Formats: sequence, C-alpha cells, structure tokens
Amino acid sequence: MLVTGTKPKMSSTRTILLILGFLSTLAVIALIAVAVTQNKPLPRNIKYGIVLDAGSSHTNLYVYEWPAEKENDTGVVKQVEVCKVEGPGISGYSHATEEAGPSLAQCLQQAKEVIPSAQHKETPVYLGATAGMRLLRLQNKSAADKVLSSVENTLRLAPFNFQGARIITGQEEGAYGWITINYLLGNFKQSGWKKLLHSLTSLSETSGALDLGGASTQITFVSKDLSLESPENQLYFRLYGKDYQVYTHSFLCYGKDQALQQKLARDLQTVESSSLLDPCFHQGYQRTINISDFFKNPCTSDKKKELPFRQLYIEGEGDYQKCRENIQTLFNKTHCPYSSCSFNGIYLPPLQGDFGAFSAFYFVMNFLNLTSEPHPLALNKVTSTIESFCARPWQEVKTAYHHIKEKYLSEYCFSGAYILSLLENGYEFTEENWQMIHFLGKIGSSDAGWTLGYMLNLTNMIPAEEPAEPPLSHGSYVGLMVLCSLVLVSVLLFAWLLFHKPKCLQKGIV
Ligand SMILES: Nc1ccn([C@@H]2O[C@H](COP(=O)(O)OP(=O)(O)OP(=O)(O)O)[C@@H](O)[C@H]2O)c(=O)n1
Ligand SMILES: [Ca+2]
Repeated sequence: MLVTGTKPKMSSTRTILLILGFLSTLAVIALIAVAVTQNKPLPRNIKYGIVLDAGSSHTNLYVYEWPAEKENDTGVVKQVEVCKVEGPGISGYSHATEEAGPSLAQCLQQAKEVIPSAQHKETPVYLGATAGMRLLRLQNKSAADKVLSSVENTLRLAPFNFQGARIITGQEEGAYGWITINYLLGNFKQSGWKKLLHSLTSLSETSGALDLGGASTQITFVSKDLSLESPENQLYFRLYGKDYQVYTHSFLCYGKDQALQQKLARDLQTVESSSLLDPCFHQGYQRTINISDFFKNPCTSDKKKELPFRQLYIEGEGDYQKCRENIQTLFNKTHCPYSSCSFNGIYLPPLQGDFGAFSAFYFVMNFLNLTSEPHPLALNKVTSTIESFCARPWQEVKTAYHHIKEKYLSEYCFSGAYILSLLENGYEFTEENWQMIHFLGKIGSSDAGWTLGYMLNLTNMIPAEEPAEPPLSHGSYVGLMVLCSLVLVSVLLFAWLLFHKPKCLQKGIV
C-alpha cells in the first residue's frame, strides 16, 4: 500500500524536473543560437578612396580601403594598392603641359581594376602636388596652372568622384605626414591600459614626423615648449577628444635633389674651369650639367652667375669628410631671431620624443642597410658606414648594385651625407637622441607619407571627439550574457534541488 501511495507523487516530481530540465536546455540552446547568429560577421561593406601624391620626382597613386561601419575608428583605413606613374613628376611637364594629365592614365586604369566597378562613382579621388609644383609656380605660374588643369581634366574623365587637384602647402604636407604615421601607429586612440601607462610614465604619446622629398623636407612634432614665438610653425589639432600642439616646418629647396642643386650652385661660385672635383660622388663617376637652365630654378637663382662655359663636368672624388664640410654650408646658423633655431633663422623648439623618418630618409638609409629596428644603430656606426660607401670606386659600386637605377645609385653617397648633415647640423640631433629616429618605409601595409592623413582629413574620418562607445564590444556583451544566464540557471536548479529535495534524489531511493 505504502509503495503504491508514493508512486503518483514521485512521477509528478519527475515530470516537473523533466520539464524544468527541458526548459533550461531550451533556454541555453536559444541563448547560444542568438549569440552565434548575432555575432556572425556581416557582409563586408568596404569603401575606397584614391589619393595621387604628385611629388617633385614622381607621382604615386594610392588606393585605400576601410570597412564602412568602422569609419571613425583609428587604424582601420589601409593601403591596398600603390601605382608608380611612369616618367617624371607633373612639374616636369612644364614644357609639354598637356601631357601631364595623360601620364596618369595607366595608374588610373589600375585603380579601376582594384576597386569594384559598382563603387567607382562613389570613390573620392584627390590629387595633391608638393614642392616640385610649388617651385614651378614660383618660376612660371602659367605653366603650373596649365599642368594642374591638365591633370584635373584627366581625373574628371575617370569614373571616380573627383574631389580636386591642388598644390598643398608645406604646412599641410608636414601636418598630414604626422597624422598619417600616428594614425597608423595607433597613437591617437588608446586602449585602457595604454592610457593608464601613458598617464603614469608621461611617455610621449605621438611620434614626430621627418619627411625628405626631392624638393622639400618637413619636420613635425608635438612640442610642449611652443610659445607664440613663431605662429606660422604652430598647429592645433583636436583628435579623438585630445588636444595636440604641433610644431611643423617645411624647408623648400632642402629636399635631396634641390639640396644637391644648391650645393652645385655654391660650387659654381668658386669654380675656375668647366670641370669640378666633387667629394660627394664616387671616384671615377662623371656627370655633365647644363649651365643654361641651371639658374632658372628658384632654389639656385639667387646664386646666378655669368660663366664662360655652357657645361660643367663633374668628376667624383669620394671623400665623405670633405663632402660633409661642403654640404654644411647649406645650413646657415649665423642668425636666429627666436629662442632656438634649426637653420636659416627658422624657429625650432627643443626636439621631443620619437621620430618616424620616411620617404627619402628611408629609401637612402634602407639602401645603406642603416634602418635596423628595434635597436637603431649608433650614430658613429652610421657615419662610418656612409664614409666607407662614399670611398668605394664607382665601377665597383655599379657592379655590386647593377640592378639599381644609376640616377639613384650615383647619389646615395651625397644623400647619406646630406641626411646626416640635415639631422646633425640642421636640426641638431646628437649621438644621444639619434636613437629616437626610426626609419620607416611602411607601417603595416601602408606607406608612410602625407597622403593617408590628407584623405582622412578631407573625408572627415578623424573625429575631434572620441566617439561614444559602450564599455563592452557586442561579442563580449553577448558572451557575458550567456555565461550569466548559465550560472543563474544552474544556481536556481541547485537551490531548488537543495530545498525541495525530491524523493527520487533522497538516499536510498536513487
Ligand atoms: N628607391 C628610391 C626611390 C627614390 N629615391 C629618391 O628619393 C628622392 C625623394 O623621393 P620622394 O620622397 O618620392 O620625393 P617626392 O615626393 O617626389 O618630392 P617632394 O616631396 O619634395 O615633392 C628622389 O630624389 C628620388 O630620386 C631614391 O633615392 N631611391
Ligand atoms: Ca613627397
């Protein structure tokens, strides 16, 4: 009788237990299913942008891409293509201005192939011209205007969304280079622990930018010491909710090609015959210079001199020390109307933090094997390497590096000496803070240069304020919810079992 009396009670408890178990399993499955489907990557919505860097020595076309929904995050825009335009930079078309635009056709075609055709129309294309065009504008304004309208016509005919072709200022070039490298290094938006570390150690949060082109060079860095000494060198940015006080200067005619022209113009002042022994070229190297056009260049015109010959024959001497002394005269340190100067009476606050050195700084140092990271070489090692490179006879250099363009190869000795002179004599880097300079070609897949910063700015992709963000990412939120629910269900089940100990679980029955 007793046994038959407990049977219905036990079976009803079991039913309840079964239902509860079933419901909890269902809830867990539902939670997991929601978490998985919600977190499934959405179909990628990619946007593209094109920037043409019309430099003095050549033009490069860059294609960038980024996920549309993450536009305002830092470090999401990536370079996916670079195309080097054949021939000279656009300023080299001053005698055939109508050919400047068509020279870009091949790279525009390449961009058309990289970007899906459905997106061509919405893809912005910008062209920024730098120091080569600044010089042409000074020398021949109408030729510069014609070159710009020729490139504009070509870009308007391309299937992209043309946003302008203009000569950017040296200040913009410096600023956008600085924005590019700090964006790519992820220095603007800092994650929690990095923020904390920076506030504790007061480490420099951004990296300075050193850009060496063919016709100009830029130096840009955050400086705490900026007073109102030289307003034209000051920039203020508010990026991702932080203020930056930035010093920048662009030296026109101090890119490596124009620096060489300046040096030769100086040499021509004292030359006694039509041949010149040049310590900055390798022994056995010869080059002929046409005097007729030489002084038309705004970088040399102030040294204009009537000479009894039309061509200058240069012969290399391969003497690094003499070359350095020769180059040093390009940096006038005699007057400074400010508390401190770089050269030519230009304000320079004390150097601060790390520097990323790119463009020709990188090309030259990379060729000379002097870019070693993460431990930069000591300055005396760098100097001795360049010294011994300069001492090598031209025939030997040519044979050893037969795959390198002769124009580049013949000038690496001069360029190495010029870079050291610019950094040591010009900006006064020393043996100690030399280690703060990092020679960079690319950061991730993107080239270091001003173009990315230019596009980020013109497409409003760098917000002034930090975008409001929930503390957890969507994935972590769902994961945490699932975990909490599981814990909750288990606790409830456990509590229920503890307090209503069903008979089936009691000792002796189970
Ligand atoms: N592998 C390379 C590539 C380039 N160069 C040289 O580097 C210099 C500068 O190149 P770049 O930074 O591209 O200058 P541009 O942008 O053309 O000039 P600017 O910025 O002054 O307008 C040029 O003299 C070029 O001959 C080099 O020595 N080795
Ligand atoms: Ca450049």
